[in-house]
Amino acid sequence: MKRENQNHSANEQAALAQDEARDGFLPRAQLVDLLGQRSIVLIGIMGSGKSTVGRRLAHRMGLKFVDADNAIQEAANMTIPEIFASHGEAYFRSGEERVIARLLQEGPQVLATGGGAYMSGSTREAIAEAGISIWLNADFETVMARVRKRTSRPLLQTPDPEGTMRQLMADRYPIYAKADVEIHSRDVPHETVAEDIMIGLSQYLLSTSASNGTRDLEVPVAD
Ligand SMILES: Nc1ncnc2c1ncn2[C@@H]1O[C@H](COP(=O)(O)OP(=O)(O)O)[C@@H](O)[C@H]1O
Ligand SMILES: O=C(O)C1=C[C@@H](OP(=O)(O)O)[C@@H](O)[C@H](O)C1
Ligand SMILES: [Mg+2]
Repeated sequence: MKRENQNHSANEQAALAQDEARDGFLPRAQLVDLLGQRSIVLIGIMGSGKSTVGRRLAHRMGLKFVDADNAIQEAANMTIPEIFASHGEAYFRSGEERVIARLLQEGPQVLATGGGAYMSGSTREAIAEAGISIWLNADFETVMARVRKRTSRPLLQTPDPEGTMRQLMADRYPIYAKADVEIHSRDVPHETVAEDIMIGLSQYLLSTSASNGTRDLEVPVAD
């Protein structure tokens, strides 16, 4: 018995495209087509590059870019340090959940979240429904070097920012690991990390669209 129908060749095509995507990434138009209305949602620890790499990724893909932290600041008409100082972290988190749920209705786009956003179960569900989650996985030394001098991240304004960062990483990395795609954020140009994301996204989109498209269609035919 052999399997030979229209779908079989679609399967083969998907496999071929998947091989190509292993070395590079799909043409922009095909990536955007497979993405549909979904958002590319960047998650990861402070300093992993969500905001700056996200902006470049959006530019490369011809998509709009939205930073959830900026949207929260606009909605509150306050900076993030001001929100933490006058209302506390719990207030910030509930605003963050609402703003991200709203922004997710506006895909396709690249959406950079703040480092704590993915810790919320309801935000993870909303992202899974309307987006593809990309974890920018960065190591301790890399992110510390990037965030050390900045005062814009209230969670790191502690007597021991390094210890705080280590604890946040220990708490959060097992949750970040639930993301659809994991990309190593390292000290290479932002553009290179944006390309790595396009490679990871290509592989993810091909593997998920191949399995979705073939499940019901592949029928064995007799010789
Ligand atoms: N690949 C990279 N190479 C060098 N510096 C980077 C890279 N990615 C991010 N940075 C720098 O690290 C800092 C934090 O990046 P940002 O995008 O704001 O991170 P996040 O939004 O994840 O907190 C910025 O100064 C940014 O330019
Ligand atoms: O990790 C966190 O909990 C936070 C990360 C920040 O965003 P970035 O990850 O973009 O720095 C910002 O949302 C806020 O300061 C809280
Ligand atoms: Mg950011």
